[in-house]
Amino acid sequence: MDPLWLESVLRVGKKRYRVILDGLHFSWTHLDKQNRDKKTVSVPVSELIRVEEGRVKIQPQKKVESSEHHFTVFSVKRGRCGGSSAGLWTVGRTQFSCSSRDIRDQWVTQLRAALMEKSGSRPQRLLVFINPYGGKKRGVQIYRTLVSPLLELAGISAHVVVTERANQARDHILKKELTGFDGVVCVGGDGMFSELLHGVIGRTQQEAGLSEHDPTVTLQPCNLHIGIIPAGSTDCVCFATVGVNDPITSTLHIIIGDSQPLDVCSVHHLNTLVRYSVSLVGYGFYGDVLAESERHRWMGPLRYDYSGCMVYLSNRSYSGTVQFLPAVPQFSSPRDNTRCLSGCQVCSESTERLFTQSGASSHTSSYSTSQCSQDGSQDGSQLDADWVSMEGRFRCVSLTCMSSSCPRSPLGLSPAAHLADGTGDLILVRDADAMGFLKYLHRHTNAQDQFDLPFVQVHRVRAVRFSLPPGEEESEEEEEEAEDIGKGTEGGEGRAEQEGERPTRRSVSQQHLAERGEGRGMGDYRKKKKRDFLCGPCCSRAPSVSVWNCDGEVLPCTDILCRVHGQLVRLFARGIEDGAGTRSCRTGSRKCNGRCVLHS
Ligand SMILES: Nc1ncnc2c1ncn2[C@@H]1O[C@H](COP(=O)(O)OP(=O)(O)OP(=O)(O)O)[C@@H](O)[C@H]1O
Repeated sequence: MDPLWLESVLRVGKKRYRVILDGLHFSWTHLDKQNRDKKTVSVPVSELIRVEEGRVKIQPQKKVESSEHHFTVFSVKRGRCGGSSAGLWTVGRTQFSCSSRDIRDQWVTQLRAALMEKSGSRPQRLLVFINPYGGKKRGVQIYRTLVSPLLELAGISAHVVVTERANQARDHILKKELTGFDGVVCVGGDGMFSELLHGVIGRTQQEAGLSEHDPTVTLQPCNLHIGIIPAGSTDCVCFATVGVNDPITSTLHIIIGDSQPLDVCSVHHLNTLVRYSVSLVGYGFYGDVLAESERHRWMGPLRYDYSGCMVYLSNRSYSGTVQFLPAVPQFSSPRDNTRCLSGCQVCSESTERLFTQSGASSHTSSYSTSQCSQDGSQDGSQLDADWVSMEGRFRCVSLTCMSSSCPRSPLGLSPAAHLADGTGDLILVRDADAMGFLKYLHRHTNAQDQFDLPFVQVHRVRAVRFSLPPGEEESEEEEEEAEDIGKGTEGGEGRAEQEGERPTRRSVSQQHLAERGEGRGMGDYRKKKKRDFLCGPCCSRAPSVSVWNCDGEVLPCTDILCRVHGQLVRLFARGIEDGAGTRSCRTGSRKCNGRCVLHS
């Protein structure tokens, strides 16, 4: 028999339960007067949080009522599948009453032993960065009232840094001692997550002696996990990896040490790393909306709707050449109607493939001809894979490494994209009439297939290059204007940081490059820096060049090379659970897979 096996009849309140601990689950089944089984509650051992002697309460304050016959179990409790709380996790607290102290002690010892077995995969010490200005400026309050008490309950210690400037979290991770930390956590939005992402990847490559700028290098996967406590105005990465934006749910994923690998796209310009992205690298519509929204920050979150309308009305399309390296079609396709859910088979099968050969060499051959091998591994030294080239006018060119689902678009930009299969989905929306493009945009908000339109193409890819057509350059007038702006901007930016003001997304991106001493490509950016993207629907002279939106940052260059790095980082998450959305889940349902805590 399993050494952790234990079975007794105990009481919860006045009712009798058959309580069983086996190697994998702790469950209790209500017994009726004839000892027949009624309702069962089953908690995976991996989702137990704490076991205490006596009757314990933690809310509103911790209160322990010592009793020789009682013990209290804290565990993850899921919201009902299909209900309004689907996908949300809370802390379940159950007080068991035993017939003797011996039995109580036996239960406490066995449950704690079961918890100890899981402790190796759980964090003990975390480094937490709180952006006090993110979203509704409630980061500090969210941490103090919702996150910290749960970490304390789980016995996790945290070193907390409330940031005083942009990029402080990134710099801290890049430069300070991190020994003893099992993970870094941000309390903020996608911008804060991006800081942690750049810090963790940069630090790992520094330690491995690899150059992040060289697009041919196979980057070292990062061991330090990243946790996201959503507290921003955009929390897309959290939503796409957890399924909900809820600080308690995210904290519980951290506590139980969930681990979700994530593909990351590196964006390069002239052999210089510009940024990393996990969700959207978008040119045309999405770039214009971001650039426009930056000019209207004073509107708050409303600026995105306003800018979206204005950019749509301006009816723009842009010329360019898109080249891409297709992924292996046998493994998956962006139109195979699958969803990347928790425990995704495509992603787990990719793990072996991605890392089989990548360890052998940290360099690929020339990226101009080859990047990744055709079998999907990340080492591309064996084969000159073929780039596919497409030219024309595009409403938008988007590359996403995940579905990029969010509350407004529950299935996301590319519903069948995977979090960790080493590929991205390239979506090309050709020039279409205004009604057609509106139909495309609207389909993101419902279950209709946005790719089933004649002017839309989607490709599963490993790398993408974009270049402007020859001669498609900005006018001298714009360049002169840009140089003035370039001079003025640098001073302005410095001031914003010194005074602790919140810099715009653009300034953070420019600073990121500048701090790395990468002058190349900056000219481009300055040219575009303050161009008015929109002067109204009746605009007489539309710009011929758009900008790239990279996870909410305007990029400082137009010609770029993007490479997808499979499973480069790990998050404290597990992907979206099946049934967490709209589907209802009943006892014994195969969809449920025994993961629901409350079987009815
Ligand atoms: N103390 C600080 N002062 C100013 N800026 C900061 C500070 N801490 C972090 N930042 C920057 O603020 C930016 C936005 O932060 P975050 O993503 O947490 O909030 P958000 O509300 O989602 O952002 P946005 O309104 O831009 O969508 C980040 O890019 C980060 O670099």
